[in-house]
Amino acid sequence: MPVPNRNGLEIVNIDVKDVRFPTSLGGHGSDALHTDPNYSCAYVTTTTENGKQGYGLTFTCGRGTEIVVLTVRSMKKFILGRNAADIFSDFAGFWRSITNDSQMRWLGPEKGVVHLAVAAIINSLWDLWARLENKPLWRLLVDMSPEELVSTIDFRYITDVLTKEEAIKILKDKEPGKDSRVKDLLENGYPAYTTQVGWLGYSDELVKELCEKYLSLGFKHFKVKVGLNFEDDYRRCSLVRKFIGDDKFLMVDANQAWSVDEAIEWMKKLAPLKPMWIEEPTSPDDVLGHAAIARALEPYGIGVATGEMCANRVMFKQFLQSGGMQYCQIDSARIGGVNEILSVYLMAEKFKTAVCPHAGGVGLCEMVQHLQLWDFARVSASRRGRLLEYVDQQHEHFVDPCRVLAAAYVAPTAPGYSTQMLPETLKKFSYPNGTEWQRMFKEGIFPMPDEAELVNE
Ligand SMILES: C[C@H](O)[C@@H](O)[C@@H](O)[C@H](O)C(=O)O
Ligand SMILES: [Mg+2]
Repeated sequence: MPVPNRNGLEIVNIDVKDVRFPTSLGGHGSDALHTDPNYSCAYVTTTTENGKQGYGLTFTCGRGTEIVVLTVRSMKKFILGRNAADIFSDFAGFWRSITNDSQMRWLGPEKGVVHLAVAAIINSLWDLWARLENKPLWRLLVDMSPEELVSTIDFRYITDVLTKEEAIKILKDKEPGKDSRVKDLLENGYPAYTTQVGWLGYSDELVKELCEKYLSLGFKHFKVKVGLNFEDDYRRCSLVRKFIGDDKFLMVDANQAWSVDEAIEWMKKLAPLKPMWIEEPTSPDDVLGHAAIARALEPYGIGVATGEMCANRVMFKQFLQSGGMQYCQIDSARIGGVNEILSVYLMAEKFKTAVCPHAGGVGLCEMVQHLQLWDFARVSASRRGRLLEYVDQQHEHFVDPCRVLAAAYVAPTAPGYSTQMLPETLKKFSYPNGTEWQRMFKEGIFPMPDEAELVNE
């Protein structure tokens, strides 16, 4: 096990910040149900006795970030005083302990705000581990033996579909060719699609402009938001289809706007525009509803994509078992961080379902690239039908921002999980005391939050 020496690795501090960006001002990130998101995160810094640090985050849409921050604070007691090396040598056990505290689990279990807080903490620990090993996270994962890798996963609730032994076998079967796939990733990166052209709050003019921009950057896959008004959707999707031509790919995303029947009817009417997938057509919890939509749309060549709000590995298991997802969209900041996500990739491989991660938000592109590179090197060994979402926002706030060239993510090489934010960003955008927020309150651009929201340390 590549576990670092224990010396100096006692965890002495966990800091958590509420960081928000005023993206709602430009309609960036808007969709049918999240009409005014301010892209935000709960940002965790874990510090060891010898001064090493790991950074992690979970993505939120503005209001409510303070609740995630409070939840991280109330979980500190499970981690402070523990030695990071001990955590890494029994990572599954540690993960179980923070997701199953006998009192806090009543708030979930393994879903909602408690699981978002777990994701932020767990992501900071993986970043710390990768930094201690002096490797980007994807290389740390790739270099682990199958046994080491599965030792980080809690298999409870999924053994009916995937046992530890099966997971080891999947990883062992893909060992041949691993080195050449790593070389391939370093040379060619990983293909991306763009969501930037089609936020719901964008005018037709802006959509056209952005189609031109992303076509010229080499993109072949374009995602457009739908779900509020059919005539508007048809017009906007036709516009995009006309611009990109029939040889490129269109995806549509309803962000949970419809009931099951409505989703089927709406999508049948959009079918002439040849969308490749419909994303989040209905409630993210409706496994059988998604399966019904998938069956109804299969004859039209439209698959169902979902996962960005899938609560945990158990829900993913059922989506995969039921045929409710043809594109599995893990989210790096939602289910309980890297450990749980690894189990979803392994289940998806068993069901031969393509993982096309959700990204964008704050830091999601930075994180998810590591997971998808590991998948190519060690799990699916294929890029067929797989794409990484790319949203060109908030990257400038990271020390090691993701890089996309010719519509492909460039494999990160700096140690860690690419999660560290710039000190300048924290000064400006910490909520509500950051200098930019103070300016916006003063200028009346946003109202001052009330006392209850003032949770930054
Ligand atoms: C509120 C957010 O921008 C969502 O609209 C976004 O994550 C979206 O669903 C996506 O697939 O990128
Ligand atoms: Mg989406």
